[in-house]
Amino acid sequence: MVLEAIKYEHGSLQILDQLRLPYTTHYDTIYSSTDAWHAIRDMRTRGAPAIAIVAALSLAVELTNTKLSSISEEVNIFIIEKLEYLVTSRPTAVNLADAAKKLKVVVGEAVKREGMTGEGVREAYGKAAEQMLVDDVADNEGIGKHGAEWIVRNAGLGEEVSVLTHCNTGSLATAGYGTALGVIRSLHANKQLKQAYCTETRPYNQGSRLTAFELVHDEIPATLITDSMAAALLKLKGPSEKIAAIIVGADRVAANGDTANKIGTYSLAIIAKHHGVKFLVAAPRTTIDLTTASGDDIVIEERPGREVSFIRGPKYDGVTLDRAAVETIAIAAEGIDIWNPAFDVTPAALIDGIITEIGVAEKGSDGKFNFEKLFEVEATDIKPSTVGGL
Ligand SMILES: CSC[C@H]1O[C@H](OP(=O)(O)O)[C@H](O)[C@@H]1O
Repeated sequence: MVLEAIKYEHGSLQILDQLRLPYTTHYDTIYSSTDAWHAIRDMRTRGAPAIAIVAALSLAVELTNTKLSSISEEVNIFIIEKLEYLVTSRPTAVNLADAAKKLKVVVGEAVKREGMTGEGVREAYGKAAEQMLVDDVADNEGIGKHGAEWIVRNAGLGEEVSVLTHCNTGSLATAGYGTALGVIRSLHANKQLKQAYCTETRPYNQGSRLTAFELVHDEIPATLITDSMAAALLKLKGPSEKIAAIIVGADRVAANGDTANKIGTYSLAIIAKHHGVKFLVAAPRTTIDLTTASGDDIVIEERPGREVSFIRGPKYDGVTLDRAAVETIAIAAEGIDIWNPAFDVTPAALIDGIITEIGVAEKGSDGKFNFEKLFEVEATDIKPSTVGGL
């Protein structure tokens, strides 16, 4: 079975409800942008690239099932308003805002064409939204290729390495294959992976519920650790396990390389630096936001405290799981105040490379990332896997 977080056909969109994974596979049908907004906010679908794609496709479905004006400008205005609404579902990940901006340009250009009708604008939007699904998988395969090559070449640990990853950045966070988890898939496919370590990623447990699910599904050698074990893992098992890198995804990479990602990423970057292990961010260029100067300018989403103080799962009697009996239990003292930022920001100084679909961006001799060149070329133009000095 191929892991599909997003199932789309013209006029029909289904998302894999990730709050029920790994114990239950259930697809929610998305009929409108409102359905998508709530699915994204609830985190039934999550992951920066997947959020953008589900949002875009939800509007394509809504437009197909809505009686639209024949006047192109009126459809254009309808689309713009819906995209601006969808962007409010989660503020930190830039992919959604980036997709909305690009889709607005597509429909804006369509409206200007001679004799364009409302239906023509809808078709132009739908075609562009559907292309995002295809492009994302191709991007992730490029990320996997370049990331695997870079790690083996730069880690100095020979042809077989281990890596640690955080949160979920696989097929469940994208249209398929994954970003950081895509690098792990490529290492495994190349027979260059000794062991993949994944953190549980409190409080939503994207690691223990989703990444572990993907790694087991793909039969990739993997070990789950709690977030608090990461430093001990590198200290006690780093050399013997040939842990070459910590690879994470990203929700927004600022123009200077500061990176917003799942809470706990910053701690891992500090641990990597202390132990001389490479720290890599894997993200398509759509996650790099040149309009945000630095991490100080990134809005960090704060989520309800109940996501820390309660946990859900199937009932376990000590022998078997009762998947039909999902229970919620409290795991914190009543009345305690809770701080629950969904992301943190890792300074560029702690990042050794940003793995994109066209190559690995590294800091130049000035110690700074320069991403401008990343956007001057297309994937086919770059042959070497390192575009250092960008
Ligand atoms: C493919 S990178 C996905 C990125 O999104 C995750 O956040 P969330 O699960 O809250 O959507 C996490 O930060 C991942 O790195």
